[in-house]
Amino acid sequence: MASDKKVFSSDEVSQHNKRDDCWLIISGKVYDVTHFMDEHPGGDEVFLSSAGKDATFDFEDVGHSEDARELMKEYYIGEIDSSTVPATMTYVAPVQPT
Ligand code: HEM
Repeated sequence: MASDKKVFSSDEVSQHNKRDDCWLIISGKVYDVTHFMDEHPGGDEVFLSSAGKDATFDFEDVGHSEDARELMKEYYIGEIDSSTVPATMTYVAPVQPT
């Protein structure tokens, strides 16, 4: 159902952070990896520690193969609404006293 794209808020994704209900965000896309947990060559722990969160950095850091990138399409469930992602990583320089 490619035309029927779902958009999830960051809050909604963060609720799916359990072994039997595990979603991840990778490059703005949401994946339900609940049923891939036991098969992931990188183990289930990495999924659980990134569950409900943005795992883009960790996913890229591992240098996943083309096969892995093909495989992840099976677990794609929708897009993340970027306006709901907290900008916690944005560094804001402190205002200097004049
Ligand atoms: C839907 C998302 C994902 C899929 C389909 C996936 C799939 C795979 C596959 C097929 C491999 C075997 C090596 C390769 O082909 O590159 C692999 C390895 C690995 N993955 Fe993932 N992965 C996903 C997400 C993640 C995330 C989010 C993390 C980290 C938080 C992670 C950590 C690892 C690690 C550490 C390995 C290396 C295992 C080793 O070589 O000992 N993966 N993954």
